[in-house]
Amino acid sequence: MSGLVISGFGRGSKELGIPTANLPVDDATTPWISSTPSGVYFGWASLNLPASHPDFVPTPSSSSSSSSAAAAPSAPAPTDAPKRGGAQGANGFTIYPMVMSIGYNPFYKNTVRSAEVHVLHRFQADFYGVEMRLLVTGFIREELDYSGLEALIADINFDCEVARRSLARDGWAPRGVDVEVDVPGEGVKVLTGGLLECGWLVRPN
Ligand SMILES: Cc1cc2nc3c(=O)[nH]c(=O)nc-3n(C[C@H](O)[C@H](O)[C@H](O)COP(=O)(O)O)c2cc1C
Ligand SMILES: Nc1ncnc2c1ncn2[C@@H]1O[C@H](COP(=O)(O)OP(=O)(O)O)[C@@H](O)[C@H]1O
Repeated sequence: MSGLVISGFGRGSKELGIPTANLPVDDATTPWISSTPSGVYFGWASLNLPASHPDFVPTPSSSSSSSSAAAAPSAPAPTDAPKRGGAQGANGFTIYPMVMSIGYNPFYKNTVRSAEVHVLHRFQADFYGVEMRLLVTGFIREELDYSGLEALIADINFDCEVARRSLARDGWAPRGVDVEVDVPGEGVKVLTGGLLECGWLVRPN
């Protein structure tokens, strides 16, 4: 899935510590989405942040000519790489672990389907309008209704743990590009032995 990040319902999820970047749910560009079960998923997100964004990571000149970081040999992380979450990609894209919800958010009783991504990285600024690509690798659970906001937040935080633990496993970690994941109980790990083909996340436009 890919698209430009749009505004959501402005429920202040940022204040709750769980901002979610929304992508347009459009049957023309994502025909699979109408038949995809609603629920919580995890995977990888890549962002094409502008150079003016404080989290922008310059692509090292050694890999700027590569059409696929997943096919390129691992390069050492540049010294100005983010301390956690982000990973050097290519062609302007940086790869992050993510957890997302697809559906109607039963707690809020939405009438339109949304696709919302919580990127597992602490950003210093918003990134509305930025191109985001997703590689959705696994399903965590169905969407639930809750008796209170705190229970929803607790479950989302647990989803984040599930995502971090799962994405740190070789079968789900990107091949050929080092990525950082803050694994619960283990701290920030640089994953180097990934097996997952992720070239799509950094393919030039
Ligand atoms: C990992 C994750 C799991 C979620 N699970 C649920 C859920 O089970 N039920 C629900 O109603 N909303 C769920 N949501 C959606 C939140 O309610 C949503 O992010 C919130 O409504 C803020 O929306 P907004 O950013 O569009 O304002 C989930 C969101 C994320 C990122
Ligand atoms: N870690 C993050 N994951 C997702 N979005 C983030 C993150 N950090 C900052 N943002 C920004 O916050 C926005 C979402 O904030 P939110 O309060 O959920 O508002 P909205 O209702 O407009 O989606 C995203 O579009 C993005 O620009």
